[in-house]
Amino acid sequence: MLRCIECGKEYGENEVRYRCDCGGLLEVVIDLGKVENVFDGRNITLWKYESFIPVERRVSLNEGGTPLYRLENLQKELGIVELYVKNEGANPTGSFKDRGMTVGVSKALELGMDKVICASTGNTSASLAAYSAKAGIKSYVLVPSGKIALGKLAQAIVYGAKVVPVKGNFDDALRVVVKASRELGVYMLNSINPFRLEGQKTIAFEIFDQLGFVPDNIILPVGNAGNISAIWKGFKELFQAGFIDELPRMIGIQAEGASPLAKAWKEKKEFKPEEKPDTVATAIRIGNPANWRKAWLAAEESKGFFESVSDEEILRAQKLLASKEGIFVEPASASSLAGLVKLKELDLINSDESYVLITTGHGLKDPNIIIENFSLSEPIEPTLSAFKEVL
Ligand SMILES: Cc1ncc(COP(=O)(O)O)c(C=O)c1O
Ligand SMILES: N[C@@H](CCOP(=O)(O)O)C(=O)O
Repeated sequence: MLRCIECGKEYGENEVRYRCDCGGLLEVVIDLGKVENVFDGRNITLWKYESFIPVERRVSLNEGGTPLYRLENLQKELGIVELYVKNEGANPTGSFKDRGMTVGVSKALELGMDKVICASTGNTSASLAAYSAKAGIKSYVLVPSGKIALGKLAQAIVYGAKVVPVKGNFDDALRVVVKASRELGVYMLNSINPFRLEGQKTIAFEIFDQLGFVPDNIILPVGNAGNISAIWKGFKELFQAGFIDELPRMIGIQAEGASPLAKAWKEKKEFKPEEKPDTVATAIRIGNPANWRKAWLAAEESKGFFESVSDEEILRAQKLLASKEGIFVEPASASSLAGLVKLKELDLINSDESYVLITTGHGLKDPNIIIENFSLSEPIEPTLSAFKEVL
């Protein structure tokens, strides 16, 4: 069953619908009497948690089962007792979106849809294109012209999506996609589709399964605000099913130039979209997060909060994670570490608690950002003596 988070109105799961008649976001209600306690720390993949996932079909590229690393070096450097990264860049197309798409595209097939669509800053399009290819259906992706990392564009193209650049930002593209899905009968797979979040909530299941306990804090980047909502839903389901007896604090990090949630939260004001979002972290260059209400509730219910970080802080954190821990993530992903560093400097966190950072996308998707800020030395003669000179 689908239920509106605002008015509680219910709809059938086999109705193609993304919002309630009242305009509220919908969520899938899981029968928690039927879920299985499979949390034994072994053989972790997304579909291990199938009893929590509301689809029968399965279009899969073996998503999930991503590594959870203890950041031994950064723990020492930052003075934090227990610090981990859940590296979602290890998914088949290099981002957490694959969790949403394995479920979303499976649902599309169940509903008999043969065309799917999304607006995207890059990762959603790459993932939708790959899963549609696997399912044998047509995908259409609308991307902000000139503002998508090259690796992601290449992915969408090679998997066979119809890629349409839009003169505008992600929010403009999403507006077109919402209308197109309604008027052209194409299934929309952005994260306002509640089935997307059913896949993404498995990040919570894996963290619990891998650690064997619930961490005190989850820190993650926030763009369209689906992932923070999904992970919080996952933890709540574990709690309501009686598998855990504690819940983490959800801390959402936005880029300063695209931070409507962090602004509203910190200034204690009404949420207001950012008209001209801008940041080096193109994946989260989003001014009007479609899931902002779910994300707000996640922060409120979990006693978490939102913070923002500058582009400089993001790029510094990207380098720090790569050079100290050997983990290369794209800029948007690095905002979780940038957020932790900032909160630590501001003395706003408890260093004795446990922290899991979610890194959402692989660094190789956006290599330009690194290359542009680095100059290679002149080539040397192919001799040992020339090499010794540059050492
Ligand atoms: C790499 C990356 N990180 C973070 C985000 C933000 O996730 P969400 O839109 O679910 O808030 C996105 C997409 O928006 C992304 O592509
Ligand atoms: N970063 C996203 C933006 C769209 O988010 P979605 O979760 O609503 O699809 C992207 O990769 O396009």
